Amino acid sequence: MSTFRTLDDLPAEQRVLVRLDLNSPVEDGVVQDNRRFSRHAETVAELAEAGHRVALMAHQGRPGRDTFLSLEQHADILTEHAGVDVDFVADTFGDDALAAVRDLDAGDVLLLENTRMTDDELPEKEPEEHADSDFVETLAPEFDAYVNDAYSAAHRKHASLVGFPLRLPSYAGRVMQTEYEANTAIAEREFDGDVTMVVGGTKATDVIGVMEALDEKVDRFLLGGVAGELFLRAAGYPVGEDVETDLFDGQWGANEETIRSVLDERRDQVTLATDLAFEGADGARDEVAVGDLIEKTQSFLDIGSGTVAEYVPVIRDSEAVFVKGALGVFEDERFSVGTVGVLEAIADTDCFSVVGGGDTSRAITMYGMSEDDFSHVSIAGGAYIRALTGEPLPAIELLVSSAEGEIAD
Ligand SMILES: Nc1ncnc2c1ncn2[C@@H]1O[C@H](COP(=O)(O)OP(=O)(O)O)[C@@H](O)[C@H]1O
Ligand SMILES: O=C(OP(=O)(O)O)[C@H](O)COP(=O)(O)O
Repeated sequence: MSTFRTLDDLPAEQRVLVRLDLNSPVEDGVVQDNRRFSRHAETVAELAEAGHRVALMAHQGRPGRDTFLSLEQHADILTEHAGVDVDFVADTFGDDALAAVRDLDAGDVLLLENTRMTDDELPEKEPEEHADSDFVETLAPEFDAYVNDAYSAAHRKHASLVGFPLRLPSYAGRVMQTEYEANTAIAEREFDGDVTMVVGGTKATDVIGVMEALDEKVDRFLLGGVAGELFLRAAGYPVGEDVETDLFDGQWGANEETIRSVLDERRDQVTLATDLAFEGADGARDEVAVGDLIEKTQSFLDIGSGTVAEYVPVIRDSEAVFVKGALGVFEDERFSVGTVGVLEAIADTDCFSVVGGGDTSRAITMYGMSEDDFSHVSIAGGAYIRALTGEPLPAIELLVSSAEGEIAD
């Protein structure tokens, strides 16, 4: 396995520049607390308690969107989680930022303004070009080391992620380290027993990518969600109706041929739902066996309880289970049966387990499960998919190069 340096390798009393991913949901201008804060708080607290001088970089939203905000609120939320004061300066690398950085004492923590507020950050460029930007050239000399903890942004080639490793000795933070180890386990690790992958969610291309990339590592794919219905359609069942949604026909039109061939080539490895749930006339959950469906007239919002009963023993007999995507609209309790049933089955076993994929991990908190019952709950969306499908994560490649002494030290 490729390796990078971690906080265990960081010399004492450093001036450290740390990249976090605090990109969060925003409601009416208010940043919503979420796992990214509690996870990164551990890295921040460890660095502060070790007596380093800590400056943090992070981003929020994209320019032009409602979620594109200052990081002032993030500093307060992070302070609550880290148990150390996180000061904030509304500047990325100008005079105010430099003055605040130079003012840091041992154990102090400072959050710089949203990296995406400097024009140097966002263009997807090669690390060498980013390393020559004013942003990187101005900030780097103020520090002894760079720590990248932003695993969930590691697929982006932005200045704060790929520019600094060319200028400073670089280390992985605790979030980067644990996410990397867990999410690459399926590709890197030999499991003695069966490996099961639960795939669902709304994005057909993610599911196709995962099934194509991992069919030699995974013994059984259990399908659900929108993606599961598209595979059921390929198997000849009249499902995947867009009622007030745009999830099915568009994705079917764009991916029909691939879905059919992925299913044909892996028919023995793939388990499809045998029943599905929908909203009945009285508003209550109702279920139907897919074999009883005659025409495509209604939308389904969850796998059925018969399917859950088939999936649970497969999970129980597995050595490792990976989850990508929800099996139904779990945000509505009536349609949480599939996602919660599968997650509870995983929590009840001793198998190695990783749960990830955009929203899916939210179901764990929403339905009172404990994160401790899973080996790893990922806070990454796009980066998790790339790790599963073996696509490169440029920011991690640079941490490895830095550790191998190929670049700045
Ligand atoms: N049958 C379905 N119809 C509509 N939405 C669904 C269905 N099944 C799952 N979902 C939605 O998929 C979302 C979960 O997607 P997620 O796990 O983040 O994967 P993805 O990244 O593919 O969206 C949930 O918010 C859930 O409501
Ligand atoms: O939240 C993020 O990615 P994710 O939505 O794939 O989890 C990262 O912060 C990357 O953000 P971006 O997709 O605006 O570059």
